[in-house]
Amino acid sequence: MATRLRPSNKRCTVIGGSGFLGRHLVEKLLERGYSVSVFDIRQSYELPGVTFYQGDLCDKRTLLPALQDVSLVFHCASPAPGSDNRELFERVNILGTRTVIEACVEAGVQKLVLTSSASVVFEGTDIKNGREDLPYAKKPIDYYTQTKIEQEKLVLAACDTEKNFLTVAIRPHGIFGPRDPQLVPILVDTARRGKMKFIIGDGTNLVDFTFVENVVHGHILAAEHLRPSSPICGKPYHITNDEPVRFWDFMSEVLMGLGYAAPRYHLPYTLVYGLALLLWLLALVLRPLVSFKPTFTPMRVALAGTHHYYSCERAKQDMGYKPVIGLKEGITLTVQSYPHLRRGA
Ligand SMILES: NC(=O)C1=CN([C@@H]2O[C@H](COP(=O)(O)OP(=O)(O)OC[C@H]3O[C@@H](n4cnc5c(N)ncnc54)[C@H](OP(=O)(O)O)[C@@H]3O)[C@@H](O)[C@H]2O)C=CC1
Ligand SMILES: CC(C)=CCC[C@@H](C)[C@H]1CC[C@H]2C3=C(CC[C@]12C)[C@@]1(C)CCC(=O)C[C@@H]1CC3
Repeated sequence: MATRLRPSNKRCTVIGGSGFLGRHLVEKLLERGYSVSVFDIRQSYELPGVTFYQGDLCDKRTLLPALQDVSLVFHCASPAPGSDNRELFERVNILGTRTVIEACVEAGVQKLVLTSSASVVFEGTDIKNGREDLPYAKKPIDYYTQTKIEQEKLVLAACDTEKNFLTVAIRPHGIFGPRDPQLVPILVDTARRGKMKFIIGDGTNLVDFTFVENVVHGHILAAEHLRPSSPICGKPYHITNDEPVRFWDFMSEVLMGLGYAAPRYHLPYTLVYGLALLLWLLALVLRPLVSFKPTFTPMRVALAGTHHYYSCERAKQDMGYKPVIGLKEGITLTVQSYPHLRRGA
């Protein structure tokens, strides 16, 4: 019988390691001397020292080989939030996360760090300095959020100090940075189509945007603090830049950094939200005949027009979290990393 290697506490697997956050996490883990495996539905890059396993996390048989002799697993895979595919979200985020937990336990993994989201408590109305004890959203704004709630509950409930299987959930908000496939590309696409002229509401709503390296830092701190006696076991933690900013100031800075004009004209929030709701209903009714994806979905309008920022006091206290890159520097690094999205490029 083959002898099983004793998992070293510096051997880890990143599920979703080909994605935006996952790849940044992999790079930092390597820098910190971890040996890293990636499990993802696609392989988007190659890096010396990283072993890739390709497969669907819902399939335990393909997942298990990626977890052998590993003591720590990061789970940051999810379908893109922009999708409207309820079945996909339920399959990957709920059933798939159950499979991840079972596979971890079966493979003898000791620590599981989940990338959750601060949006699990967001219902489309203001949140100011929200703490982790806010209740989960009763009416989540979309299937993504609905299934992220279930996913977080599953992972936290699986924490079992007696069995030495420890879990923690990191709740980032508005991740941005080099190689992000969402925020800057959506913003630039909207600007190039001439639709970034308007500010929804009075433009004073404060939001958290979190530079990707801070999110990575929060994940690694959580992994390194996860011990049977630690207060972080089975708990969620907000990880942000801890510098709430006006949503429209942030958008304007990124746009102007890339050579586009900042939005100037104000539109009333309720009017835009109402129109977005109508468009969404229309798209739903017409779906069997024509398929169109409105830019202004109710979810996006709510994100752009309300306050949603969170306290990271708990992360500071329990694991000594402090952002490593400030917002201004994060924006500069991000803008510099998108030369191909500059105006006229
Ligand atoms: N970006 C943000 O602002 C925020 C993100 N989060 C969370 O952070 C995590 C990472 O997000 P981000 O890096 O932006 O997302 P990405 O889409 O860039 O990365 C997710 C990765 O998971 C892969 N994946 C999807 N489904 C499966 C599957 N069934 N099996 C294996 N791999 C799969 C994706 O592949 P493919 O691309 O082919 O689908 C992708 O490579 C997610 O859990 C997200 O919910 C939380 C808060 C904010
Ligand atoms: C803080 C947070 C949760 C950010 C998440 C990222 C995305 C949800 C945003 C990235 C670009 C944003 C954007 C809009 C809404 C929210 C985003 C998609 C608009 C569609 C809002 C309405 C507009 O006037 C255009 C905006 C383009 C960019």
